[in-house]
Amino acid sequence: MLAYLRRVREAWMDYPHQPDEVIGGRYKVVRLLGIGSYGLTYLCTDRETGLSAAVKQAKPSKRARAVKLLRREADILQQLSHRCIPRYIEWIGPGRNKAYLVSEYIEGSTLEDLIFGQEQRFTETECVLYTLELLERVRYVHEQGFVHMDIRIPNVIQRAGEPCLIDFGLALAMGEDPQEVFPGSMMQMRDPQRRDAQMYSDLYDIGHFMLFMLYSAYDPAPGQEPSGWQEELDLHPETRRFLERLLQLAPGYEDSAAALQDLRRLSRLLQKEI
Ligand SMILES: Nc1ncnc2c1ncn2[C@@H]1O[C@H](COP(=O)(O)OP(=O)(O)OP(=O)(O)O)[C@@H](O)[C@H]1O
Repeated sequence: MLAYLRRVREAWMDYPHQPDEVIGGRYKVVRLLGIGSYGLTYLCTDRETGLSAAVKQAKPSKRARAVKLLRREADILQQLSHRCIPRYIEWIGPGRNKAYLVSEYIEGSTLEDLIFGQEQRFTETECVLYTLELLERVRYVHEQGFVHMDIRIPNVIQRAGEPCLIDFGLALAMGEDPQEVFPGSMMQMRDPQRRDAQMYSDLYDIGHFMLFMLYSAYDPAPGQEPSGWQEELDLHPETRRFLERLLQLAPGYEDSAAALQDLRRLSRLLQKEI
């Protein structure tokens, strides 16, 4: 009974802003984009500039903890400046249960939409070239001293053919202890290979990101039993080796610069063989 009442109360507290409501006297809500564990994100129109903005609200039912996590995300975004990472615009609040992070809205489709919604197929070479661009963004983040910690197909938006990296909600300063920053429940689901705020965590995630792209073109023969990616995907030996290193099935890369260098070499090799 108590659990039920708590859920009803949370749903009431977290009732989203409706279209046409104005946040912070400036951002007019167009629609709700999504509800995460600690925030609600809206597509808004900036009434001063007429441009679109992504406005993330700390979930009111999660109180100070949600505000603290959103503030961290804002602080990290503020230190990044890259045309394929949402530009920090401003912080609003906190008022009573109200805090918002305003950032650039990246117009496009997530890789998840492209693969599962629009059924786009990627060849091995396309996957390698795309990952190369993504890894360049990730290298930039690492150079600024941060680890993204959540590189997944819903967090990469394709804008004008280029991958943009969004959602820095789990990002950490390199070497920071995630257990000290995030509630245990947020960390439980993570593989041991991606729990540390070190470059190899992001590289491991990029390995999985590539597998999603590569499997988009995979058609199993009728009745074929599932086996691992190494048997199922017909890859150039150098691509396979690269993936094994990202996924820590072979000695990993020292850092993202080394992985990037190897991926550049691989992309030249594959393009030559086309
Ligand atoms: N800057 C942005 N530009 C475009 N779309 C965005 C931007 N930020 C978030 N979104 C979209 O808003 C939705 C919600 O994103 P958000 O990252 O806030 O939460 P989530 O991913 O649903 O949850 P969690 O953060 O708990 O993983 C997603 O569909 C995401 O693609």
